[in-house]
Amino acid sequence: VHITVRNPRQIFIQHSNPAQTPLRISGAGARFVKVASVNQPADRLPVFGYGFSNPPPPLGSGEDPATQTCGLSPPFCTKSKYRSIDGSCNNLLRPVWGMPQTPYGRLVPYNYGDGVSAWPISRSGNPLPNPRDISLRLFPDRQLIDPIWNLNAQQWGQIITHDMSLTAGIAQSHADRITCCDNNGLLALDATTNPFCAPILVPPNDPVHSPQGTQCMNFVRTTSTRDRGCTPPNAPAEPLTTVTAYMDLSLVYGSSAGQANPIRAGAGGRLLTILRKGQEWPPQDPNVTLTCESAKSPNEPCYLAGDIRVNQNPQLTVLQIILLREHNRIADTLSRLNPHWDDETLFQEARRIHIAEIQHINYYEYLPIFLGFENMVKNKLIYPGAHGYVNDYNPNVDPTILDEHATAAFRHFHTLIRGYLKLISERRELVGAVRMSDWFNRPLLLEINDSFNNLARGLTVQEQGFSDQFWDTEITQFMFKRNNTFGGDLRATDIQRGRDHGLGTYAVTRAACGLPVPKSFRDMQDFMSTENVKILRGLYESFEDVDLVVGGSLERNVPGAQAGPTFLCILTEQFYRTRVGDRYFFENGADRDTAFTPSQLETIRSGASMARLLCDNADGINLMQPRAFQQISPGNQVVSCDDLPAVDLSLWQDASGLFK
Ligand code: HEM
Ligand SMILES: [Ca+2]
Repeated sequence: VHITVRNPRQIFIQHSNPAQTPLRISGAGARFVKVASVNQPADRLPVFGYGFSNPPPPLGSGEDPATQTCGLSPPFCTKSKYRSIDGSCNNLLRPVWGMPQTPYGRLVPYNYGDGVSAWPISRSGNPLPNPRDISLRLFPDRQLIDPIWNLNAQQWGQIITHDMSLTAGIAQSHADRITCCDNNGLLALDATTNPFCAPILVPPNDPVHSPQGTQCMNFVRTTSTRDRGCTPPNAPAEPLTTVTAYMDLSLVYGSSAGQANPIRAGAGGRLLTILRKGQEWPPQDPNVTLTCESAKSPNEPCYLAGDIRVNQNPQLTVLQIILLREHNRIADTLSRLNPHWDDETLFQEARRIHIAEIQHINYYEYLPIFLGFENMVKNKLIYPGAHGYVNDYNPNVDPTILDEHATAAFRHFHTLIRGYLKLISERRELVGAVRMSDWFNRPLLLEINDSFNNLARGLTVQEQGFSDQFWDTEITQFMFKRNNTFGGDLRATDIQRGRDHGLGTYAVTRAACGLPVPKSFRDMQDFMSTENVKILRGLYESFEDVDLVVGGSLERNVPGAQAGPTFLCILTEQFYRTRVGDRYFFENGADRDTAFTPSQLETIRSGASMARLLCDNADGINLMQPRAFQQISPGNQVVSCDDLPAVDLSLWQDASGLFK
């Protein structure tokens, strides 16, 4: 089949057998065409009846969409043992796959109100319900806690997220059209002209929701291919992600040379650190006014790392520092084993081992908690008990982060957040607690007394929130509040962001997942509680208008997993692609030049763990429970760190001259 695109728009083509019927796409808009098919690949068995394959466009000349991306020139690839910093050339045939500054992937077509960039509207043409209103009614605060998993499980999820995607936001100065609040949460002048900033009236005597009687919401719109000037007038604006899609610790190393170079020490393969009170901390961010609250007192620490979100909340920063120190720990060990290696070799070898450890922890320790062990095995996301390589790399699988994943499904786990963070001593006693909203973008906390170690232990002792519709007010009333009484609402932001990205509705996305599609509000009771359906009915004009972000988060959890069927479908699909679409995935041994040796792979499998990571990189932690995403319990007691398995780095000693 040869399709010539004359009027470039996003075209979705479903065809029965992509393997036998090659598609050729050319013409002016070819590079904006994505090809989607809902075929079930032969080697993946559906669990919930879904399974997507996006057969990539054919490779070819300059018109080949796979080698082009809006505003970026296609890189020239040389085969390397090491990943590039920006993810380019991971896929040698489609070198831009997974790179920063490229559009998110999609499972379903854009759902913009005007077809190209405006926020969606209801089927009858009215504005959709106000996101803040939806948040207040459907996602209130009930402190229900998880009986098994600890806050570290929640917090590690944010680390994984920051490795995978980052929505580019338009500078505040360009966002006036959609800014409706001043810094005190009061309605600003332009609010009346913008239906999306409509105030929400809450009972005047309801001090929690609003002391002023009204609430409004600031919202910064996402940057898209349109803002870059490369989307034709009648093609949908594609939101951009700005970090590498691959699970490659871009949050530690950066997603571009410009980010990576300033954080390298330039010797010993190390990343830059600053020594204070005998401990290593990240370097200071020269742009402190942009990234930290400490802008007002510039002498406070404000860290620079591979990801600009590093300072966002204390526990995120704790884990970023753990990861920074782990890199240097590996580099130091390698340098002792191989004194003849130069800075670059030490850096790249340490980075490669570090990424492998984290991929192992993510897939074998973290993801089964949320995606379900059985689900992951059946869908070939993990191979428990495997010895030797798992050669499942597939160059036709696109690792690009799906918008449905980043803007809806994975954000569901904001529900796990706890507003007060416990400080825990080495004897596992409570020695204090901090309120999250006092410490957004203010990493100073970590360097006060023994807070770093106390917070790190707190992660492993405190329970995470239950995966449900209840959200902590620290993030729905007080997010980034600075010196103000009230702050932002993360749930309302998630909902508004879904519309900003033109996500397909809840019902349409269910259909794409091959799940039963509701034909009425009443039908939705099959997947969520009657009370929730009743509230949805009061908010939305039609069941067909319900946002994916909202409907997905209200579904009952699939047994063994911590999300409902729609989000589980999206998460499973994403993490399948993230694994199978990564030529450097740590278990892949198909290519001798990039593979670990069999014994190196075995030591990563047996030695890399969340517990070990904390033990090795927090100097105050000498005791840890073996399963560090799980609360301490009779079957998971703290033990001496020395008794926990470790990665044997001596297997990287260069006795054979293999390493150059
Ligand atoms: C500890 C607290 C956390 C805070 C304060 C927080 C806050 C935020 C904020 C402010 C955004 C950007 C919202 C926007 O403007 O669109 C965001 C995005 C996001 N968050 Fe969180 N978050 C936290 C934890 C988590 C966790 C635990 C997960 C998942 C396990 C998660 C997943 C995501 C995802 C997927 C995005 C979108 C990333 C992208 O831009 O592509 N977050 N979060
Ligand atoms: Ca990445």
